[in-house]
Amino acid sequence: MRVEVLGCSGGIGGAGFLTTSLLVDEDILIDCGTGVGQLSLEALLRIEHIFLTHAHLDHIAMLPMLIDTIGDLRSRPIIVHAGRETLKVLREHVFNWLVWPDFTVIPGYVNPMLRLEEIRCGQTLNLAGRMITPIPARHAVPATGYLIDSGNGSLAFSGDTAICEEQIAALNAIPDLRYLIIEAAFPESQRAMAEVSCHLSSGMLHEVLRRLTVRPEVFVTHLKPGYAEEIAREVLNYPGDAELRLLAAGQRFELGQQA
Ligand SMILES: Nc1ncnc2c1ncn2[C@@H]1O[C@@H]2COP(=O)(O)O[C@H]2[C@H]1O
Repeated sequence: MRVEVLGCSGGIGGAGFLTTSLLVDEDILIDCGTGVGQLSLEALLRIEHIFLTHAHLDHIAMLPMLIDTIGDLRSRPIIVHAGRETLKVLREHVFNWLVWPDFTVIPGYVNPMLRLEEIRCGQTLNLAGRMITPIPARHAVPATGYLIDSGNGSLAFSGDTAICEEQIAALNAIPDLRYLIIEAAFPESQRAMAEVSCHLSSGMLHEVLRRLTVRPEVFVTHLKPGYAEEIAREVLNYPGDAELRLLAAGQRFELGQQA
């Protein structure tokens, strides 16, 4: 089982700044930000499942165009898995015939191009041995992170989150957690913005790490482009015993195969 980073920036600003998406093997996406636009048509055609952390645009931007591009070239629906509130936003504000056609009823109700399926925190979906579980997060809109587990190695993704007691508890309950991708959207100079928009500042990320009793390799994501250097300087200066690295598009994580 492999996880590849397609995009991990907190915004845009040139080729290196692609927004959030992780590709699991060849057929599963976690979030659908602008990083998905890098995939070839052939690669897009292999996508079967998309798990969303929340409905903010930087995490769903490519979803409408992905469905339109490949929907009629496939024989079965692409399945989007997300929390109830996120699916409601998609139905009411994206696939509403105004912003985009409602592909959940195209070409018809029986075998549409897009299916929306609710998934709840703690509920594991086992896709041929690839286990995907939403974990709690606290953001400006309803949101989750995800745990991705092969049975032989696991990766947790915080999603967009402020300090979230339930997420810290969930991470501490995964004793063999190998990798943690966690956000730090703002530097300390923008702590007030981090608080109002429910993100982590670099100092808040350090606080979360200090409270972890597990010891995964830590990769920092979702840096806002205008502050990327400031955030990087601060997060990498972590005084604790975890080793932090910045996440980069193109990076791959191997999680092994199901035992
Ligand atoms: N009051 C606000 N609440 C939430 N987000 C805000 C606010 N003001 C500005 N923003 C920005 O809007 C962005 C929406 O996406 P993000 O959550 O990644 O980051 C958010 C902030 O950068």
